[in-house]
Order: sequence, then C-alpha cells, then structure tokens
Amino acid sequence: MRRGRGLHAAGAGPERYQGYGRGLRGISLAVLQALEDGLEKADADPSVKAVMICGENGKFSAGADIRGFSSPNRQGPSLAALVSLIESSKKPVVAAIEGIALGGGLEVALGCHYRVAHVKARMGLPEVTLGLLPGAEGTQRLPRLIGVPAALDMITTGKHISAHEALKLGLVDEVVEANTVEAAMHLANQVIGQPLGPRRLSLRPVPPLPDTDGFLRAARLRVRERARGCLAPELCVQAVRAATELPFSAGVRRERELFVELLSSGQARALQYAFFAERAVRRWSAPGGAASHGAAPRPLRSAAVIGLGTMGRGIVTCLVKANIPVVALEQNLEYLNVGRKAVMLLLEREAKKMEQDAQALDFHNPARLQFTVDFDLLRDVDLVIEAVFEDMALKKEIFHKLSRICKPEALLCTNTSALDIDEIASATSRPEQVIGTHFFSPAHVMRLLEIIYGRHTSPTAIATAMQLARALRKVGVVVGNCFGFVGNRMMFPYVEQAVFLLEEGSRPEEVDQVLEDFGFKIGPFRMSDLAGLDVGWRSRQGQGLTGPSVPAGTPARQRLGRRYSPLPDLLCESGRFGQKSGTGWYRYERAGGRTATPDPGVHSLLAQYRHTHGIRPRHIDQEEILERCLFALINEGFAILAEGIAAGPEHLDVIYINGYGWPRHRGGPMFYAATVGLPRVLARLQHHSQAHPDVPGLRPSAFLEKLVAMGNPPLKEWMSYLSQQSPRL
Ligand SMILES: CCCCCCC[C@H](O)CC(=O)SCCNC(=O)CCNC(=O)[C@H](O)C(C)(C)COP(=O)([O-])OP(=O)([O-])OC[C@H]1O[C@@H](n2cnc3c(N)ncnc32)[C@H](O)[C@@H]1OP(=O)([O-])[O-]
Repeated sequence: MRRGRGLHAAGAGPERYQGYGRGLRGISLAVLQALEDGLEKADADPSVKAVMICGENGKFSAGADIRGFSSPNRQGPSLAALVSLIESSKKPVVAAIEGIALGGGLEVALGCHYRVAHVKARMGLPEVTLGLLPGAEGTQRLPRLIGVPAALDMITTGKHISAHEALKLGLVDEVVEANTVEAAMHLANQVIGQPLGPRRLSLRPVPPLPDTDGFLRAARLRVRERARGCLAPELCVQAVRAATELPFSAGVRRERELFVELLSSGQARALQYAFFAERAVRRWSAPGGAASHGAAPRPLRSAAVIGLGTMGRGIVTCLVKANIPVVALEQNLEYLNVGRKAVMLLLEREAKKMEQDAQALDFHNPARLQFTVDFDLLRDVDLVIEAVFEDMALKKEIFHKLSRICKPEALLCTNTSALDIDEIASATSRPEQVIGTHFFSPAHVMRLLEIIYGRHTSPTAIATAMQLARALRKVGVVVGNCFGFVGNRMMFPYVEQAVFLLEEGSRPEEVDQVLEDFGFKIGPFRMSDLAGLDVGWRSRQGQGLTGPSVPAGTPARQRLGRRYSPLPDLLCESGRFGQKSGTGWYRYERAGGRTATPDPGVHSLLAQYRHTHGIRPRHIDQEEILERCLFALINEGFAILAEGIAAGPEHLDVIYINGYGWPRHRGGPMFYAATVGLPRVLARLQHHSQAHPDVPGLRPSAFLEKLVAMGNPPLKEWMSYLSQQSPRL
C-alpha cells in the first residue's frame, strides 16, 4: 500500500486511493476533496471490494482545521457530507486509527462501517474545548453507537480516551498491538459481502435509558454548573438531546443550528484564540536575540527541591509524577519529617487518581525520592528548585551555597513569586544558570509555570526551563524580570481595587460574586483567604508599607504619595490569616476549613473603619466593580508589554488562563480588552482615574493610549506599534 500525507482511502482490491493534507494540522479541503474522489472511484470500480481509511505518519486525524473556522470564504466539500458519503458507500469502509482520531477525525471514523485502533491510539471529540460541538454529525452518531451517558461524557468534556476504553465502550471493533493498517485491511477483506445496513450508525436507534429526559435534564444542570458561563457544554447537551428525540436527519439539522450558534457566539473565537496562544508561547525570545529556535535544552535526569512548605511539596509531587528522580531538602529534621509526611500523602492521593500507573510512580524507592538535610546530596543533580520563604537574604544564602556545591552545568531555579532574579543570581558564581520558575499553588495541579530570565540567564537555561515545563505537563511562559513578574504584577492593581471598593462601600462577598459571575473560579477575597493573608502582609512589611518601619506621622491611607488601604494589615493584626486560621475576609468552619461564609465580624470591622476614616459608604454597582478590577489589571498588562517584560499579549493571556483562573471562554485579559474595544477601556480608565487621582493603577498606560490613537488595531498587531522594541526582547 502506498502511504502519502493525510487521510488515505485505499482500496482492498487492486486500486488504491489516497488524499493529501497534514493529519495533525486538521483536515484540509484538499483532503476532503481527495477522500470524496477516492470513495466515488472505489464505489464505481467493480474490482474494488472494500475501502480502508488511514492517516499519515501514524496519526489518523486531529479533526477539522481550526483556523478554517474563521475564514469566511471557505468553499468545497463539507466534512459532514463526506461522513455521510462514507457511510452510504456500497462497499465496506474500515477506519485504521493510529495515533489520534479527534473531532472531525473521529467523526470520519464514525462514518466508517468498522473501526480498528492501535493500542496506543487516543480518541475524543474536543470541539467543546474550542467553544464548538462535533458538527459533522458526531453528536447524532456517537450516542447511537455507545449510548447517551458515555457519548454525553465524551462530547461535553472533550476528554481523550484510550483504545482500550474505546473498545470497552464499543467505539472501536478491534484493538491491535502491531500494524493497524494491515489489521484494518484484513478486517476489510473478511467483511466483504456482509450486509452494511446494521453498520450504518444513522440507521440505528439511540439505545433507550429508563428515564432519558430526566438524565438529560440532570446532565444539563451539571454542565451548566461546571461551565460557569461557557455556552458550548450546554449546547452539546442540547445536540445529544436532539439525537434522542428526533429522527437522524432532523437531529443533524438541529446539530447544525447549534453549531452555527456557537460559531457566532464570540466564545468560540476566544477559546480558539486560547488554543493557538498556548502553542504560540512555546516560541520564546530573550535579550540579545536569543530565541527558542536557536537554543537546545540540557537533559533533565534528576532534580532537587529545597524547602518542603506548601509549594515545595507540590513541586516534589509533580517531579515524581514526571518520573524525574528527586532529592527533597529541608533545613532540619523536624521540618523534614513534617514535609516528608505531607509529600507522601500527596503522592498516595495522586497514585490513587492515576490507578493503573501507580506502580510507575515508585515513590517509596529512595533512588526516585530521597529526603535529606544534607546539601552535599545536591552535588550531581541536573536541576535545583529553591522553594523557601520569600526572604531575599535567605534565598541569597542558599544560592551562594548551591553555586559552591552543584555541578557547573546544573540549572539553579528559584520559585520566588516576586523577588529580583538578578539579585538572587548575584549570590552565585554562575548567574547564567539562574532562572525563576514560578509555580502556582497547588503546584501539582496548576498548569502554569512562569519562567523568568534575569540579565545574565543563558538561552540554554531558558530552553531547559521550558523543557522542564513540558516534562511536568505544564504551560511554560517565558517573561522578563520585574517585581511580581507578569502574573502577580497584574494581580496587584486588581486586588488593590477590590480592597478600595470595600473601603468605599462594598462587601467582600459582593465583589467576589461579581467576578465569579464574570467567570473567575474564585473572586479576589476568597483567593486571598486561600493563599493566606499573612503572605502579602509579610511582603508589605518587607517593602516598608506597614509595621514598625513606617515613619511616625504617615497618613493611615497613604504611602509614597498614593492611596493605600491598611485594611488587609488590620485583618492580619487581629489574627485573620484566611482559611488557615479559620477567619479572613470570610469565616470558615474551622482553621483549615474551606467553606467561606460572609462574616458579620468583617462587616462591622468595615463599618468601624469607614467611620474612623470619615468615609461615607455608597452603593457600588456591578459594572463599576468589574471595570475597576479588570481594567486596572489590563492597564498593568499594557505597561508590561510596553516595557518588553512579555513578548506579546498572548503571553499575558496564557498566564491568566492557566495560573489565575481567568475564564478561558473570555480568552484572557488582553483578548477581553480587545473584545470590549480599546477606546472603551481607555475611556473608562480615564473616568475612574479622574475620580481617584491618587491611584496610579487607574492612570491609563501610554501604550494603551497610543493603540487607541492608532485606531484600535487588532491584538496581533499591537506589538508592532511599540516605537522601540525593548532591549529585553
Ligand atoms: C456546519 C458546520 C460543519 C462543521 C464541521 C465541524 C467538524 C468538527 O466537528 C470540528 C472539529 O474537528 S474542531 C477540531 C477538533 N480537534 C481538536 O480540537 C484537536 C486540536 N489539537 C490538539 O489537541 C493537539 O494539537 C494534538 C493532540 C492533535 C497534538 O498535540 P501535540 O503533539 O502536542 O502538538 P501541538 O503542538 O498541539 O500541535 C502541532 C501543530 O498543529 C496545529 N494543530 C493541531 N490541531 C490542529 C487543528 N485541528 N487545526 C489546525 N491546527 C492544528 C497546532 O496549532 C500546532 O501548530 P504550530 O504552528 O506548530 O504551533
């Protein structure tokens, strides 16, 4: 059999038919056309007895070309028509599924009469993650094949399933360990002459459930709850409902209507933007022209983690999960034992979640995970991640030690969330090997890894840190060095506005509710309680903003000539540290509890505070809460772009989606700003800035002003309007 590129239609008789295209990049019009031509020829050719469809380079198909959805003049055969054509073929058609069959690719396989999968193949309908639904009749065929509950699960979550799961569900007919194409050809030859009617899914009824309507109603509520304002999962349920209530052809029409509704919703555009942005940030650039294409990573065969607090424990866990042997170090035996117990508990839980792979974790083996107080054991590791308190002196002491002990090529990473990478690197004799790897709590769950290069960090070090992100299955985003880097720097003005709103009349639960309704997983006050209010308090003490170092006579609500709110400090002074102490901006059932209840104690503290400072509380509406919090954050984003701290708005958006719970269906803060329109963002910032002239965070960034003056160009052109690219890029 000849193998070319793209999906192939090959005759089991003497003729072979093949299409062209790039399997992974999505099904192109050329592939569709070639498949249609091939099938028509196969049907017309009496010497062809059966047809086999396979992909190129060991991959069946990644589905429709996502970029094609935004091209308005798309012409040519449609994927749905092709799937129908396959199904109606008079000769048996067998899909040979290797690698992946996703989205439209799986829908093509559903049109085939038989499906053979390689044991390592993965299948799924991920359209929902792109704000769509399987629009090539997948929502109508899959429930007919595997039943409503399993089909609904795949369609509303977009999850990929293994070949074995697919076999169990009845999605494929056979799983093979060796040559899938050969096996599919073999099956094709075996079924020649057998009736095709029962194999045509469009002719089958949907297997009934005892209470299909009740099941679908419950499913709708469940996905609505989970989706937080994202439309696609709910419309997926509606499409599956159509399969249960309507004949096939009417169900297909309903599927098409729902698909078109989603396509024009704006959310699909945001989610597809997020898909490409996550891939775009893999290409990084750094000072002196260094870039991803010219830098090779060093191997990562072993690692060490210093500090077994909350972050360190999570980092050890994700290294073990990535199969990288780890040395975990603490400063004394007491802390080491506490840390060891916590890490083991986390790993046990992870192993349970991973079930069949638990053996592979092998974390009881000292060759894979070792606990120590002895720095000497760090001598040979490829990578060290320091995760101690945010204390510059302590970090410098550790890095000084590391530069004496570790092998010269070892990568020295700091998990600081805000501190100066260059100052930390200055404590070593090899600043080119020092880099920031900012994990997000819980580190074994959150997908983001902010990678911060310093003035001397080498391209190899950046490439190795990006490789680390990939090994840990995280999204690595390379950014420059400044206080708070990208994520936290944008977060400061957002949280600051949230606190100012409390001073002026809001309650914590009101502000949180508005931002959670917008789509954030948790609002700023719930988030602060979760992270621990003492963390920020310690940082503000370090910066001289609160505590004994504040000069006598400093106005309570002013620092360095700008507005300051001592409210968070007051909470900490009264022992309210958030969830860990059982009280913070909310009340919890106990210290360490997780259920936040509005706290009358906080309400009276706020009333007292306003009285003390002569503030007349006012009603603040949702729009003002949203604008002040979000536009302040976005404004800082423009300043970051102008300073060259990040290479583009996609970087900021990927950071916010993966590290800060920004709703993915809104595409990230900078994408959101583009959606709202930069002139409006600017006008509202100007308005709020006039009302609060002592808040620099509301003063519009010069870059935002410039973009508006240039006519509000599309997001992908923003960076070309920076008069001079920063030397950091
Ligand atoms: C009336 C209505 C009719 C409509 C019919 C609707 C039909 C259908 O239901 C809709 C769909 O199929 S929706 C589609 C449903 N399918 C999906 O949602 C699958 C989306 N794709 C994936 O999940 C992952 O890419 C894979 C798991 C395939 C590979 O992961 P990996 O090995 O880590 O590789 P990687 O780095 O991720 O990708 C490599 C390069 O390929 C690129 N590219 C990939 N897929 C693309 C596509 N479909 N398209 C375009 N490009 C695609 C990707 O951007 C990247 O480009 P770069 O320039 O190098 O940056």
